[in-house]
Amino acid sequence: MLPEHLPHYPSPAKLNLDLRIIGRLPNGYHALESIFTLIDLCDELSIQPRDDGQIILHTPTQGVEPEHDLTVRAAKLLRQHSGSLKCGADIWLNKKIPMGGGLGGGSSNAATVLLVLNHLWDCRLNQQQLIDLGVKLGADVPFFIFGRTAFARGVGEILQDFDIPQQYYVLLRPDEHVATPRIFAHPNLPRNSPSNPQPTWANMQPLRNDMQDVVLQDYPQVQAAFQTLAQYGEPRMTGSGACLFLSCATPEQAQAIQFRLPENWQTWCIQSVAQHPLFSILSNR
Ligand SMILES: C[C@@](CO)(OP(=O)(O)O)[C@H](O)COP(=O)(O)OP(=O)(O)OC[C@H]1O[C@@H](n2ccc(N)nc2=O)[C@H](O)[C@@H]1O
Ligand SMILES: Nc1ncnc2c1ncn2[C@@H]1O[C@H](COP(=O)(O)OP(=O)(O)O)[C@@H](O)[C@H]1O
Repeated sequence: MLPEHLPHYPSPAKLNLDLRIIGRLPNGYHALESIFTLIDLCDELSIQPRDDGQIILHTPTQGVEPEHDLTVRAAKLLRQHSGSLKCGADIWLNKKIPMGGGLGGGSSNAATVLLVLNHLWDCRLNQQQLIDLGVKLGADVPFFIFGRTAFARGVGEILQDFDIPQQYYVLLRPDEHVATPRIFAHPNLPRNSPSNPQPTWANMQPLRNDMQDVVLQDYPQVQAAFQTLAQYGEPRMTGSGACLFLSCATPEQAQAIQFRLPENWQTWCIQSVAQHPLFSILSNR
């Protein structure tokens, strides 16, 4: 699907290991505090610079108009800051991360495009400048540019390093699409969790997701998947859902649980990844 002669750049998914809503911002958005980690479920992109200013996505994503695709929008946004309208790109995307499941795939694709084209077009924007651009595309984009396990504040753009134990997860995709705006607008959504000024893995226990209860109430398929996973531990939802995950101490334990899950759900055994796999690829070029 991607051209074999070009590099294949990774674009990993994320989990929100914890997500709390601590209030509202002046613009009406919700102020969040969230532990984000990268996982080893990745999309892949090939990106080749062109010198005629055109940005062409050769692999349209099903259900997304090419001009709305976050890969194209990210490239166009960076082009405005490149100082040259000649900057163009051919882009190929191999999607493996389910869309709209709270795994941040589209945001990750945007971040990979920003990081790679910053390099290929020699734009020389630093990490903070890329984060400031990225948040214009979506609240999860800054985390993927930060590229390490993080504690996020604001809408997700204020990031600090955060230590977590290495963990393995069973990830399950319920057969339902949860609309993020609907959950943020839900009358029963809790919006007053206390802020944690000095978060640590120990003082965040028990981990939770403030969006989870309203999703479980309103989406029976997510509730059914949750009950099934709950036979094996304490599942949680990532982001605004619908994907659910269960922490496991070892990969063998994750595989044993995955083996027992009904086949009507798409499931994965995954692990958290300490650093964005793109960083070592770009630093070697
Ligand atoms: C919930 C999170 C957690 O990582 O992830 P996902 O479930 O999308 O992966 C994010 O905060 C998702 O942020 P983002 O991806 O920008 O959300 P969008 O779908 O663009 O937002 C849709 C709508 O939700 C509301 N919204 C969004 C983010 C926020 N912090 N407060 C809000 O009130 C706004 O009304 C916005 O117009
Ligand atoms: N390259 C892309 N990959 C995935 N989704 C995209 C992309 N470009 C635009 N989108 C849109 O962004 C929405 C959110 O996608 P995604 O980031 O995968 O999920 P989530 O926000 O739930 O974590 C999709 O439903 C889709 O309409």
